[in-house]
Amino acid sequence: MGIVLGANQYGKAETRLVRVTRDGGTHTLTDLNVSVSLAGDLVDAHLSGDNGHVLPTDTQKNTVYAFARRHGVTSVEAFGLLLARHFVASQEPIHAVRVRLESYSWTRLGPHSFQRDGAEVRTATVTCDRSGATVVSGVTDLVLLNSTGSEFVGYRQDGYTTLAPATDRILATAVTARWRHASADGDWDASYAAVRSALVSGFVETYSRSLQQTLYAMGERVLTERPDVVEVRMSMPNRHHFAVDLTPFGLDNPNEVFYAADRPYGLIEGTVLRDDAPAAGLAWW
Ligand SMILES: O=c1[nH]c(=O)c2[nH]c(=O)[nH]c2[nH]1
Repeated sequence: MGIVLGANQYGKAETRLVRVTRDGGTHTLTDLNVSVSLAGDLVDAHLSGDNGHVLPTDTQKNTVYAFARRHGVTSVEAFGLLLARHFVASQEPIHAVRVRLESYSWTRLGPHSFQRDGAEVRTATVTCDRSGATVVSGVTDLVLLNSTGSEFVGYRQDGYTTLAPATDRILATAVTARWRHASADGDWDASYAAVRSALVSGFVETYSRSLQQTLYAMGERVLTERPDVVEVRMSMPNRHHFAVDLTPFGLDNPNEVFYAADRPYGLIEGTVLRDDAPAAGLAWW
């Protein structure tokens, strides 16, 4: 009985690319997940460990970012063709390439503010005992992004700090917010729409020195605009977007090509409430 190598391919999966195109003050956003697979003369790699025909998956990832800068991203189809043809044309041992692309769509909220489509969920928790009922409304996975208007500088440093100050960064988060109503009577749909809109405009309209400051501004805006709400609790992951260093490929990167990291992430949580808010009772149970 002989043993042979069957079909195989390899590549870098799920390269998370965010491309910001700056047309004056108005930005456009492309948000992609790109997976490259190469197949070809790779028997030696598997049987003897000879990597002579193996273009590193790390290189494939770099190519995705460099091509985004060099050629831009018009459509997933065009960008996929560009990449696939490049690997076939430039890598003699590679005979076939598959590029899978996912594009996440965002709705424009302003010149440089966006909301990710399709993720958000409206929530409610109602409690009741013999003394009455409480209502907490909420939203989860309200994904928001500002492509400028955010910095993070002046932070405390110790011997383990390597973070470089950022004077112009992407600020992105998936908002989970819950807000406690003053009473169990209300026009719930109108209230939800107004609170959601206050959270969004708080995010969009705040020049951000930190996500903490933005969180407070969002909660403050809800309480300023909605007398029916007495307390807002928020949990906001800092969805880090790192500008990719393209200098090894002879390219600059004026804050246009970003690696969208999924973990770890900063998690910023806080409560904003009226100083005369009535006791919460069972509300947060
Ligand atoms: O808005 C931020 N708040 C932080 O506390 C923090 N920490 C960090 O590394 N980046 C950021 N950004």
